[in-house]
Amino acid sequence: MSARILIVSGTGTDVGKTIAVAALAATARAAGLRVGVCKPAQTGVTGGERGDLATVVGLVGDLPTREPVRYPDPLAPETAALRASTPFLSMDAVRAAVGELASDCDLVIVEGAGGILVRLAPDLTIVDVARELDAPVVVVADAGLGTLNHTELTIRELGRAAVAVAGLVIGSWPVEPDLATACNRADLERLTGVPVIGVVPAGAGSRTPTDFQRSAPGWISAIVVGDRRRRRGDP
Ligand SMILES: Nc1ncnc2c1ncn2[C@@H]1O[C@H](COP(=O)(O)OP(=O)(O)OP(=O)(O)O)[C@@H](O)[C@H]1O
Ligand SMILES: C[C@H](N)[C@H](N)CCCCCC(=O)O
Ligand SMILES: [Mg+2]
Repeated sequence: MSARILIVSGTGTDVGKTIAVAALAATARAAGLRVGVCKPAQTGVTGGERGDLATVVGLVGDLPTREPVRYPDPLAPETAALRASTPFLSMDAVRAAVGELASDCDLVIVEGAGGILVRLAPDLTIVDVARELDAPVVVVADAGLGTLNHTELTIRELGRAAVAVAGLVIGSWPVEPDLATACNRADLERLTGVPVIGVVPAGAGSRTPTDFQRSAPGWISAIVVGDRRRRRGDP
């Protein structure tokens, strides 16, 4: 597998992971990279309903995707699987899905469910997936009051698990930041020692695809998606 793999997790659910995945994918595509996206376990949708991958494709345009399992209840995947009496996600299924995408892509982005310790299956978290795939984690964080604690806990646990962190992305930056939000921009980096490599503006998910794709490279550092041209120091 020669593709680069990026795991996108976060400090919890509803912090803007899916919109951050779309912004990362759009940034990578703007740099000329072929991108695939995997959502190993999608919960809260049934049959033909739109999951996170549909949101990403809606913003970024058609790209290869894989979703090994989905469960109807809007819960952690392990609990949702138990309630649906359907099989749990396995690491083999994640590896196969990512491998399929990697065969045709330069970058494969994998979105977890909720925060880093949420059970994708009884013995499987996104931390295990990152370790198994030897891939760094982008941590999406909330902008406002409370994020310092959640983000430090997340970064500490990733460090304890010896998983590399690619950077922090602030999932939804308000038009008018309050005092806590304004202070958090610098404090997140100072307290975690991890750079903020992306700041996604609030409302980004509601933009037109054209606007989203044009704007995303301004929100995300090109380095994190592996923009080879910029890595070589080209303008
Ligand atoms: N920057 C943003 N602009 C517009 N809407 C946003 C933004 N960030 C998040 N949202 C909205 O907030 C909600 C939660 O975001 P999102 O679905 O990305 O959460 P998540 O972190 O991916 O959670 P999950 O664990 O369910 O995957 C969604 O309704 C999404 O549309
Ligand atoms: C349904 C939701 N949108 C997510 N996909 C699942 C979030 C699980 C969070 C579990 C928890 O941390 O308490
Ligand atoms: Mg999501």
